[in-house]
Amino acid sequence: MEPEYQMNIGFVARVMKNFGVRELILVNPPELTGEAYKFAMHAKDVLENAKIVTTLDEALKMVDVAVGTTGVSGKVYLPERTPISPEEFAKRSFLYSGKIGIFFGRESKGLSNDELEKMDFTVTIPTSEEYPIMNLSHAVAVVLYEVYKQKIKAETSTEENRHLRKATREEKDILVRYWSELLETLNYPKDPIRRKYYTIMFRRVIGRSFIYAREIYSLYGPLRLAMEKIKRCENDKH
Ligand SMILES: C[S@@+](CC[C@H](N)C(=O)[O-])C[C@H]1O[C@@H](n2cnc3c(N)ncnc32)[C@H](O)[C@@H]1O
Repeated sequence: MEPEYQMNIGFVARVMKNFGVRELILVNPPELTGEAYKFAMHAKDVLENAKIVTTLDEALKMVDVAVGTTGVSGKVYLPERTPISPEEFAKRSFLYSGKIGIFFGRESKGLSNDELEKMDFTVTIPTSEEYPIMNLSHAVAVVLYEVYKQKIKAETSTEENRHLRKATREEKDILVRYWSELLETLNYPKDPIRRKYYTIMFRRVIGRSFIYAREIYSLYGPLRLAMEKIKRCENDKH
């Protein structure tokens, strides 16, 4: 919102790209000069693609959820300045569908109470009481870092879930079938009724275990290989 310094605009673009965020909306900025591009470093594309609007209302229309940020959470009760932490916000951000716009204020006077009133809620980064107000681009970095951390967490947990998925009944049945085929190939035990009994026991053991899919797949291989080797030996004998 009405950024004043080219250096900060450049730094904001840079941290945005660092944390995988690319849509920058500048409300009534100064004309961008080479200095902003210089500080953006490898995030010049973020600046080139920035949408420029003249009023806060125009920017608000472009998002579904508007989050204000302020370093001044107010010593007296001001509803528009009652904040949540960036971490809390980052955790909640995954509950919303639609576009979330995080609004940062002017270097000189931040966002006014009237502007904060238009936001759905406000985020304040906990800082030292001695000097709570951060540099604009530093504040952007902290908020985006928190969102990025939650994003990684969400991605890793789905990745882990994929690997730690419990084996399905069908996957267990395949393992039992391989086991039974191996016993048949070995002709072990010789008595077919006992062979069947061995297979039932194997099914019970697998059924009782909370075996993961990746574990069951690692058991398929040796059983199949053993079966193939025995068959090959039998053929060589003949
Ligand atoms: C330099 S600050 C503005 C300072 C201004 N004097 C004021 O009173 O708000 C520029 C912007 O950085 C963000 N900011 C700075 N410190 C912050 C903090 N502790 N928590 C959240 N945002 C902060 C806000 O968006 C703020 O409008």
